[in-house]
Amino acid sequence: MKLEHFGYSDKIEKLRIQKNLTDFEVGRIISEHKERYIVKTEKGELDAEITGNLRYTANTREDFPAVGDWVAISEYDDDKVLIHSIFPRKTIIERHAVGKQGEKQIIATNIDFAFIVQAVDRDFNINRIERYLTICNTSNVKPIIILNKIDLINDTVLTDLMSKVQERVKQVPVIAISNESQKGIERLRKSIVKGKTYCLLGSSGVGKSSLLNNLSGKQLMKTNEISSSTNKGRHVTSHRELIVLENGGIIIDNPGMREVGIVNSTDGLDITFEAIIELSKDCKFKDCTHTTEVDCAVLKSVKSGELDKSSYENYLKMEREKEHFESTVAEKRKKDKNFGKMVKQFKNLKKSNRY
Ligand SMILES: Nc1nc2c(ncn2[C@@H]2O[C@H](COP(=O)(O)OP(=O)(O)OP(=O)(O)O)[C@@H](O)[C@H]2O)c(=O)[nH]1
Ligand SMILES: [Zn+2]
Repeated sequence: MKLEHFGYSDKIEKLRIQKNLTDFEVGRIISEHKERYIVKTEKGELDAEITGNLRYTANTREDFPAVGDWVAISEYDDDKVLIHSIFPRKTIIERHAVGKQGEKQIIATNIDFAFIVQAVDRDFNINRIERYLTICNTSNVKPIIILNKIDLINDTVLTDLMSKVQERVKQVPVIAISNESQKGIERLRKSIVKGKTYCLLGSSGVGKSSLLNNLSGKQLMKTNEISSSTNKGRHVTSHRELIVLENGGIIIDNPGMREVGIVNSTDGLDITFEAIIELSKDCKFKDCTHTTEVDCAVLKSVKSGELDKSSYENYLKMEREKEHFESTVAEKRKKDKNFGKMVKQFKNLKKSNRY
């Protein structure tokens, strides 16, 4: 398989030349587990580790390779390679690191499009769509909304749901599908662009795995099935988190992808809730929080029914979450800075032989 088949492009080749990486071979990270990587190259899928230098110069977790990354590699043994450097990333999807206040964790990189999957039955919730949209807008990933399980509802209900979504979410394509009846699947398949990388976002049970199996024509193992089988000590090498479809599209599906949910950027919110941002220009106070202020254009618009009330409430909720996240990040930076100072002082002491 050629590099192009799993997403390589002229732009990435230019980066390779710019960064003086032409002496190395190129691969794409397709799986990561505790700093053991699998890299897809033209020769096949190879086990990989990072060089000591890359580890030594890494300041944060973001400096380590992630699924989706293009990397400069060299072979050191049969089927084993060393990762020397990571190519600059086009897009990054990240989230709050679990159990680590204020730290981010990269879920996947270099994703072009995200399928925001929602089932039309119990899961249907436009607030949640807006949440995933904000993640896409934060990461510069283009969103496509997928309404799944349409076999469970009739056409009138579907038309109603579609218009509800489009009323609140403008300029994002919406595709209705069913993995059961196969309705809409062909249309979705045709919309997938060769050489572009996709990911699946959505709650548990909406049908992401079913869709992936459907699109790939294969029964791929579920990530949770894999972790339970490795627990039993079975050797699992067949699982890949980056899948190349027959029509040339590439899909990243890894365990972390399924836990993405926290909003952490102003830009992302501003794009998702563009209408609110536009209105806020007419608020009396520049720092209006649109909650209790007089002459607040946003509140006025909610009152008149022009602005959807649930969309407004969803915006406030995510805004609060974002603020909380930012304050924990700021706190952490302060702590790190203090720690850095301490290390420096210690090193100086050592140098002057006083330690
Ligand atoms: N009726 C109907 N059921 C579906 C459809 N697609 C998936 N399902 C069912 O919904 C359930 C959940 O589907 P999965 O594909 O496992 O959902 P998932 O999003 O991968 O879930 P997680 O792995 O927990 O993230 C399964 O029982 C599927 O058979 C559909 O189009 N119609
Ligand atoms: Zn206001």
